[in-house]
Amino acid sequence: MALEFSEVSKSFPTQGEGSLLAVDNVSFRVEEGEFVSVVGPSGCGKSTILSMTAGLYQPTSGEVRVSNELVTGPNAHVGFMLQKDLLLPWRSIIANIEFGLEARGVGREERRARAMKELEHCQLSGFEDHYPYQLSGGMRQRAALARTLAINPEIILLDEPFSALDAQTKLLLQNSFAKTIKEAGKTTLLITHDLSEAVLMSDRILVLSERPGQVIAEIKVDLPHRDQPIKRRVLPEVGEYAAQLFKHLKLEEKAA
Ligand SMILES: Nc1ncnc2c1ncn2[C@@H]1O[C@H](COP(=O)(O)OP(=O)(O)OP(=O)(O)O)[C@@H](O)[C@H]1O
Repeated sequence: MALEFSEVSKSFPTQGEGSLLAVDNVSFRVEEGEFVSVVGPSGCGKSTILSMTAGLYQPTSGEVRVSNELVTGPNAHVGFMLQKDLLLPWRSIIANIEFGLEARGVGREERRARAMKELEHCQLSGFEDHYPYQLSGGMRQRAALARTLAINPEIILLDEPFSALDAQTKLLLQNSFAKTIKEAGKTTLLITHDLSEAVLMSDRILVLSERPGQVIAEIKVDLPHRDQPIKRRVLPEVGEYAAQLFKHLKLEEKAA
């Protein structure tokens, strides 16, 4: 099992005596190589679930396991990528990709070789000596993915990596990420507000309730082309899956 949440709850202390329950008794499993998206209303605990997977927060109760090991703190099993690419502006792209390896004490030659391989996987060959400001938003996100993959994590956590991009760049980047991740065989957890993105990229979608977040539905996306969202996009069933999500999230009622 790549990832397992068992009856996980998380509350945060609030000012004064009380506490705020963000995640309520959440259980789910993610198989090795599976791509799972988490959708749900704003503030329902999606990022908290990612942070607990990365070991940045500890559950208040319940257990999180990555590769069958209890997560007790930040660890090398997990690679985290955010909406903002967080590339270091003073480092070239290749030096940015090498950053995590450097921090882990990997030697110079191996570092460069692994970084060059990921640069290629993320379709950035020829840009190794460029600086982040010289790249487009989409390219920067690909560089950030290369940096995440370079440390060879068992699980990749993506927190809305496409949300700041225009529609066309987004589609191309979703495609590029999907292909790279499938080829690398990485288990992936994606947080997104974009319901069609969830359908286009996932094997399975977890739908969370309003805060405190509980899993209210698990939808298996039984469609081909997980590695090519651009191809999946034209399948008629995509709309049906999106409508299912819409219904679970009660979006029509909320709009009325
Ligand atoms: N470190 C923290 N301290 C206190 N409260 C927190 C902390 N982190 C998150 N929360 C609270 O927990 C709840 C869930 O937050 P979280 O960021 O996980 O939601 P989300 O579903 O990712 O939201 P969004 O979709 O808006 O990004 C929110 O009410 C938030 O204010």
